[in-house]
Amino acid sequence: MNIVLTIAGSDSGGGAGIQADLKTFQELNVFGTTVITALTAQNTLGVNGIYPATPEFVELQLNAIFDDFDVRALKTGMLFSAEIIQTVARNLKDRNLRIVVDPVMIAKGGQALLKDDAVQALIRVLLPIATVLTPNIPEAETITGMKIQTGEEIRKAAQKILEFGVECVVMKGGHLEDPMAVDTVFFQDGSSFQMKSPKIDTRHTHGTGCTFSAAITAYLGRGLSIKESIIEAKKFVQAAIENPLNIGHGHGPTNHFAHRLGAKAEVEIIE
Ligand SMILES: Nc1ncnc2c1ncn2[C@@H]1O[C@H](COP(=O)(O)OP(=O)(O)OP(=O)(O)O)[C@@H](O)[C@H]1O
Ligand SMILES: Cc1ncc(COP(=O)(O)O)c(N)n1
Repeated sequence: MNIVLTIAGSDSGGGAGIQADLKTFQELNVFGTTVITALTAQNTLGVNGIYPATPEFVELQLNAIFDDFDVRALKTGMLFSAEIIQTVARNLKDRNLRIVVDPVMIAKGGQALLKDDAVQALIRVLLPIATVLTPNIPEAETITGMKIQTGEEIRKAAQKILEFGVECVVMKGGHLEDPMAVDTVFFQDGSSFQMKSPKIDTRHTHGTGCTFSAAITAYLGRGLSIKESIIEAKKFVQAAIENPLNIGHGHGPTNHFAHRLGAKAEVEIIE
């Protein structure tokens, strides 16, 4: 059995964070383990409170996992503070792992899930060990300090992110004014490709980023290449968005079962 790990925050509402990651892992036939960085009191309407773990307890959880399991791939989600980021990075270094970093900063309802002073730590210690980074446009703007609106600006920002040391960056285009959800993927060797799918007009997008990065992790854990993992993950999240569950009164969760029930999402790949 392929074992994967998510290092992220708990979402009591079940649609994002650790809960979305475990559901995705289960659907994609990998064994999921967890390191919880923070509890959130959260539902589809918003985040009512955050209770972070101490960096020491984050380390204790990491040790519990690595002392016993042969983890192949992992993802990070909500990391909350510079201290937790440093603890995580220190414990991941020099291990033979494929690391997906979802640079979670702000919840859909607008609440901060990462402290402002933690961005520099993310850039300095986590990006150099990341296999895949999955920023949306606002996150990419915060990481690079650049304004991103056009395709050329996406390419320039991605170049700057690659210079921080990540192997591959997926610039998620959900925030751009475009009838399609277009993500552009850039690699260290200069190659790139685009993934295009219809943008679904729905408010049920809670946890899309978590689900996408968890699916990349699951496929990497199963031994697929980085490129294959990203493409298959895009299909998984598209199917999950296209078949919404009517849960909650705000930004509802995506449908992790859609894949199991045979939903097929068409994603156009442009080399
Ligand atoms: N409404 C949508 N329809 C189809 N795909 C979407 C939609 N919203 C997001 N996606 C896709 O879901 C994946 C995860 O994106 P994610 O939601 O993290 O990014 P985003 O939309 O740019 O930002 P945000 O996290 O604020 O929604 C990406 O592949 C993105 O293109
Ligand atoms: C614990 C936790 N982690 C991450 C998110 C981001 O969710 P989204 O994927 O919708 O941006 C969240 N709302 N809560």
